[in-house]
Amino acid sequence: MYHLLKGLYQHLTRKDEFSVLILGLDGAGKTTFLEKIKTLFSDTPGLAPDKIGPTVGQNMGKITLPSTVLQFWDLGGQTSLRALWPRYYDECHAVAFVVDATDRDRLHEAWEVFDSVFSAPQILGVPLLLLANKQDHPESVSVEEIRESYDTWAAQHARDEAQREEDALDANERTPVAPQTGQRSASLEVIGMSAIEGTGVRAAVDWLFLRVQNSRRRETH
Ligand SMILES: Nc1nc2c(ncn2[C@@H]2O[C@H](COP(=O)(O)OP(=O)(O)OP(=O)(O)O)[C@@H](O)[C@H]2O)c(=O)[nH]1
Ligand SMILES: [Mg+2]
Repeated sequence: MYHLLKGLYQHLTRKDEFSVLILGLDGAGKTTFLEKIKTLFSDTPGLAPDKIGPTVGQNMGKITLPSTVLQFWDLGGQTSLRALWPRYYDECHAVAFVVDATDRDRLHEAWEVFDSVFSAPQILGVPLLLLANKQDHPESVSVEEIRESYDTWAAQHARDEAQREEDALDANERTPVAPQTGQRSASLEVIGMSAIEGTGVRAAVDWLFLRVQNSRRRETH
């Protein structure tokens, strides 16, 4: 009887666990975001922004929400460390991609890296959230401008890809190209955030929480 009740209790109180990857260029604010999540959603406050240095490797943070545990993986964004990201793709249920909205000069680099995540086969069907960070800064680009910048980049990228395909194919063998980037970018969610001040952080976690529940990868649990 005890085992039966214990089993029933465990079943009723069971929490699904989901992994969320936090990606983005170095200096985008990924670790600051993770530490703010810890402060807002757990009993142990995260590190203060002035105690955070560049990430060489990974940071992890776990938060408990109704019937769900979200496990966040914050990976180093420096060029040499990005090659490690795909090792995490198979296990993740959602991706939060952080962009430094104050750094206009690096937006194209951010889109190139974002696109490489976007088009990884393991990420297909995984909820992807774009976070326009550092909105507290007077120089920051607005959410609308970030979206526009990405859409412009993605459209150009799709045209370049189509042109490359056309150049490579013999005229008789041409098939229409359907660039994945363009298709997915139409439904891309962008949230403005200040990881330092905390604005937008709850909205980001709420979005991820809702989306992982419906994620295709849920079935693999
Ligand atoms: N103004 C402002 N600065 C921020 C914000 N978030 C992060 N920063 C600053 O941006 C710098 C980089 O932040 P990190 O969180 O270390 O960036 P990261 O993406 O983890 O960088 P890597 O670990 O190198 O990949 C730090 O000086 C932060 O204080 C924000 O919301 N607003
Ligand atoms: Mg970091």
